[in-house]
Amino acid sequence: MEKQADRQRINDLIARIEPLDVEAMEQARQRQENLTKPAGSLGRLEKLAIQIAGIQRRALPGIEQKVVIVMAGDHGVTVEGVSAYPSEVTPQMVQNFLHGGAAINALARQANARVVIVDIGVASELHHPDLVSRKVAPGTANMAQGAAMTEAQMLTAINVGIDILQAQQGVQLVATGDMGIGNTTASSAITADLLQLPVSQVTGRGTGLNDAQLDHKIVVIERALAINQPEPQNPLDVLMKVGGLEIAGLVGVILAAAAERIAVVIDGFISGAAALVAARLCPAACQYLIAGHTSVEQGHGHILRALELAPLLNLGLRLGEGTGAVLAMHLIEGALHTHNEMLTFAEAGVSNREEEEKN
Ligand SMILES: Cc1cc2ncn([C@H]3O[C@H](COP(=O)(O)O)[C@@H](O)[C@H]3O)c2cc1C
Ligand SMILES: O=C(O)c1cccnc1
Repeated sequence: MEKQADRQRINDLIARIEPLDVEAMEQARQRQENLTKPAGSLGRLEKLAIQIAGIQRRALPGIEQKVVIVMAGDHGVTVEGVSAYPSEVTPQMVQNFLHGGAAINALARQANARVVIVDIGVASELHHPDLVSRKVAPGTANMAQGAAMTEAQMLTAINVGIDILQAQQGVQLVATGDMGIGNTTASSAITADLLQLPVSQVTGRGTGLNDAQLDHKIVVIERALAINQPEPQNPLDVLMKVGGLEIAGLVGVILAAAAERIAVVIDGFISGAAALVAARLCPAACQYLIAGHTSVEQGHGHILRALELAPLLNLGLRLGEGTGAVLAMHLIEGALHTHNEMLTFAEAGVSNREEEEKN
């Protein structure tokens, strides 16, 4: 019964996701043409301003508050030896986030973004006043032996993501972040199945596997796909069988943000896998996405191409936590500052380009 209610809530949310507002985008485009710069000279920044105008349904969009939502969960598949680090690192890094000592804390402080840490599926008990405790299960099951999640767990985890996004009042830009040892394995499995690509093409070294360990990781993922047979046409089946609790949570965050007309800047491979699932559930949700960066993980490039998203940064990052997304927030804000604050040719008394002869 609860399962049906969870499924219904996701369906209702998806039904609310609308395409971007073309009128606001046209007004923003015209404004860009009249600002004191050669036409088109702000490149991607112009496109970002126009996209966010369409998201916010206004010619002069704004970002007052930003948040990075870091979903943390453990992965049963780590017993197969698919990560260079032990699973204990997941709760240890959650504590580190809560003490403000991780890369995401430093970058979020610089970007003036709030950090929200969610325990959606860490295997051990965690308590902290600032931790959002929404544990769906103490980690996933080992996908190399059967489904990572039950259908109920997967649906609940998506709904947790929806709850967390909807609890963020007054936010106009959301970054997605992840923490979960083993989650590049889940992300590769999702990507291989949904994009129907060989596992070897979408699998990388994660936290730093050597050649032999990478080969083993590929074999484990191939076994997980062979045992579970996730249906490529059914994104929720794929998510349930070879996904992760934090990935499901991020699917909920992305869908809920699109429904609330909030721009989402996605991070690396794990966020990308969540975006791919969300886009397969609701293609219109893609219009609300901005790709913060391109990860070293080779599967990420395949996702970005499939979603037709051009990454803002290429810094050789392979960390997750939302780091690349929060770094990209500076550029997104730059796009809105120029769009909103520059004067037009008429306002500044600057001569515009000569009109071309009409023939
Ligand atoms: C200290 C530390 C901090 C991290 N912060 C993010 N990740 C990243 O690495 C993990 C994914 O890689 P794999 O699939 O190889 O385990 C995830 O936890 C991800 O968030 C970290 C990993 C470590 C070790
Ligand atoms: O792309 C990412 O987000 C990533 C890559 C490697 C390890 N953790 C995260």
